[in-house]
Amino acid sequence: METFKKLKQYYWPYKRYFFLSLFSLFFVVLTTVAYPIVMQITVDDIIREENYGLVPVLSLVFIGIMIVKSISTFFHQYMGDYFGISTVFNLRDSLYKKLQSLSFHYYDNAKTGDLMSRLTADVELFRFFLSFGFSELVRITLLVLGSLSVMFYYSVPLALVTMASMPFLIVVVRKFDQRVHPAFRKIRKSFGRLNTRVQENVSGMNTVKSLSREDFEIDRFADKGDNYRQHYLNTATIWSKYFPLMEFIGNICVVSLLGFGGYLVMTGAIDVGVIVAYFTLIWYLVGPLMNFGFVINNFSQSKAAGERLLEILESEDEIKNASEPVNPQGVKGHVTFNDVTLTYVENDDQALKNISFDAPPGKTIGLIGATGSGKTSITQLITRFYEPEQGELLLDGRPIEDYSLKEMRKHIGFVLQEPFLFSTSIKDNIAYGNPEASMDDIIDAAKRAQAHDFIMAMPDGYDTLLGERGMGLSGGQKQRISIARAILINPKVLVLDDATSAVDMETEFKIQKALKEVMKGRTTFIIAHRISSLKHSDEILVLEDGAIVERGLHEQLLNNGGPYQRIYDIQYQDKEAILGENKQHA
Ligand SMILES: Nc1ncnc2c1ncn2[C@@H]1O[C@H](COP(=O)(O)OP(=O)(O)OP(=O)(O)O)[C@@H](O)[C@H]1O
Repeated sequence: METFKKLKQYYWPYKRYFFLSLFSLFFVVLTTVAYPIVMQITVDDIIREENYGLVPVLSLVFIGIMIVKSISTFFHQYMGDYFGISTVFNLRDSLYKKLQSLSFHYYDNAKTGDLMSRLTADVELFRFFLSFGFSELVRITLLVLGSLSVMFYYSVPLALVTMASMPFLIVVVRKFDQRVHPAFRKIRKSFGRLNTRVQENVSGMNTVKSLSREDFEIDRFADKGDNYRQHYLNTATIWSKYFPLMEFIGNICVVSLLGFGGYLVMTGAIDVGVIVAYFTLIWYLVGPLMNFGFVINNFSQSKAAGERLLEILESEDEIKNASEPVNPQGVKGHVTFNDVTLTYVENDDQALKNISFDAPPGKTIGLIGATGSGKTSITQLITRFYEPEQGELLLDGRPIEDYSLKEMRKHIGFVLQEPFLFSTSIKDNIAYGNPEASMDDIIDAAKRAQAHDFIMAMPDGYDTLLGERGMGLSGGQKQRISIARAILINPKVLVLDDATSAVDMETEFKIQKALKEVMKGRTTFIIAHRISSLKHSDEILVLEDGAIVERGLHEQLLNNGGPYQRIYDIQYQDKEAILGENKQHA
């Protein structure tokens, strides 16, 4: 119940619809139970008494009851669904908002598939219980109580005898539930695995095809498909075994009714119409009992789903806005690190150790070092994607925590090695960080990013729709779109993450030209593996295991006898070797 209490703020605003639905349900049950009573009156007071003059009256009463039943069923269903759907709309919105505010730390540990299933399947399970499960529980209770009251009212002995086999039914239903729930859980798990296979296959289609693993993938999928089929068949077996058994027990009740009821009619203890009414009333008990397990299961599932949703909603936003955030408008982009240390995972090794540097506005800082040396970590601290463990990080001389998080991030642009493009038009992708930009601004940014020509060569120009993750564009083209995106937000600080590592010479030349354009007047951090990409920097920081081991200008570092010179020598020797080979071929 704790879970439902915690989620109250999402469904309580719609309580009116819930109570209206329950109110209508009361009439649904009342008219349902009235049906066998009408049958009894028809048999005993009209047919047996040959009171045929009452037929039109009773018919009208019956029609009246059915009209009330139809109207109340409509309201019961509509209001119930309205309640569930509105709650879930509210809930999904809050979950999505929460996901936007959660820190990178959260996403480091989260799994995409799991988050997706929480936002879809778990939310749906919760809705199903609110819309249907709870009122079904109430309906079952009311119907059983109502039917039992009518049965006992007609004849206590007949009610007792007819229900003598009900305990068996309860035992069978319990057994059925115990077997069918684990079987259902297995089906859902198996379906999850099947989905993961499809998702991974589609996402990794490049790898599959390039390594010619199609047959292997087909076999793997067939395996998962077969597993799913097997679980479904097992469940079908359980259903097919238990349902006839449940119906059989229901029919034993009918046999008892006919035997003992017939005897009571013969002795004159009851009228024959009572037996007719009992015929329907019995199934009003058997049906709900068979359903009861399903509803209880739905309740426990929705409780579990609610818990999974609460896990997201109650996660701490580790990186918070200052209580009185400063608007960074007018910042010049002066970045300072004072003795900064970063640890990603508690008790793990430090990813950054005592990092200090000063990047005055408009200057360029080059970051170089082996993989895992901490280059990206430095840039992720500038945007406050993570918080340092110790030390001070200043933007224009002020701690970055003082600034409004959202506004501050607008002043920092990223050009990543693998830029993420959305499956919308090229125009929208360029304007993603600045949706108010005019078409002229977009075209201007694209021209400066050397992207205008290839965009215009596309069939729909700037309106060309991109596939998922920018499918249909080459790596170099994606990068230039991302450079145009950065130009358009006009940031004061720019991070270029190995922007030219995976392109050919001609594209590199174009990208370098575009980068020069975007770097003008901005403090720039260049992360690179190749010395050629950062040798013009105003300061180069050489990183090793999270610490700065060397710093200075290219020319100074070249003759320092340190790691920078080693990197240079290796890259230079490679170049020499290639040039030498080329000469030989010539
Ligand atoms: N989100 C994270 N959670 C835990 N550890 C991390 C995380 N990101 C990076 N690390 C660790 O921090 C260290 C520095 O990583 P970082 O990505 O900054 O290196 P890098 O120099 O940018 O490497 P590369 O050149 O391969 O991009 C590595 O040991 C890495 O495993």
